[in-house]
Amino acid sequence: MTAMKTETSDETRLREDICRFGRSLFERGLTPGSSGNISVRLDGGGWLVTPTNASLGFLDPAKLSRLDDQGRLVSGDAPTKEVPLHTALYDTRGSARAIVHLHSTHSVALSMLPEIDPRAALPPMTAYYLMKCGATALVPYYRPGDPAVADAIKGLAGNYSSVLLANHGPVVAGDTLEAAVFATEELEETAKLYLLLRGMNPRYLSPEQVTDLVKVFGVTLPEHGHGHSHAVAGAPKPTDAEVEAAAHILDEAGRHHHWWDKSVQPYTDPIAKSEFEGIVEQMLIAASKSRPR
Ligand SMILES: O=C(CO)COP(=O)(O)O
Repeated sequence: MTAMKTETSDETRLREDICRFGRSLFERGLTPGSSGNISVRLDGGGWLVTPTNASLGFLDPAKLSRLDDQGRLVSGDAPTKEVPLHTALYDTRGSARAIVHLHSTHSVALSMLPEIDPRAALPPMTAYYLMKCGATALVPYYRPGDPAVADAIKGLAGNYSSVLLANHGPVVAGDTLEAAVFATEELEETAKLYLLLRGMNPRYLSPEQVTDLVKVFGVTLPEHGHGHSHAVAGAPKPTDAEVEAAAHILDEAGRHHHWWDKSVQPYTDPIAKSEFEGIVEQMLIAASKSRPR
């Protein structure tokens, strides 16, 4: 067997896996019509991705889009319009080998709720949610295929493998295609649980139970995930009023100097506000940490 042959059979298997998982997701109603897309990185460089306007239920292995390292189409049908979204997640999550994006109902519904914390879109409801997804970030709305979503993904600095696109759907990265699919399913089921229990004052996992899962299963949580915002050792957390006052200054200065373009949501938008304040909070914690004691 030559190395060349092994690569080819890997690619054949991955093509079949994409179609098999796609059909399974579609048949269970997890992404309707021609929504959703899947990509997998190839060991020999480049990646495979589902074509644009294709139903995940009826993919043809031979027609999947084969892209090179630079994202140029090498063979197959024209790729999904969400290539910039997938690229941004691969670029920021070095270990990611596969990405799944769906328009799954409960996750989409969750993304529109006003109380959602953009740095932990779901509370720690179940062990499997934590083990498969860690924490989920929410990014503001961008129209499908808008390359500007890449900046929002890059702003998460690779800290999240699962991300909700507001009014759109989940996008989840995994070390394997199977891992990315399973995590996306776990996210969808947890969003469903959240909606079922909304307003019922359910008991979530306690910080001790979360810590236990982190220890036993090696779950990685971003600094702010699930009440772990105190994880910045030795630095007092600024108050909400301090964060808001500082955020106002930065927002005004940024707009005055045109640091961000006009399409950036105003600071007062609920999602953008929380995201913006998260950054400002980090700045204040960093400033406080560097103060001589
Ligand atoms: O899910 C989708 C857009 O977000 C589907 O787009 P594509 O048909 O281009 O893959």
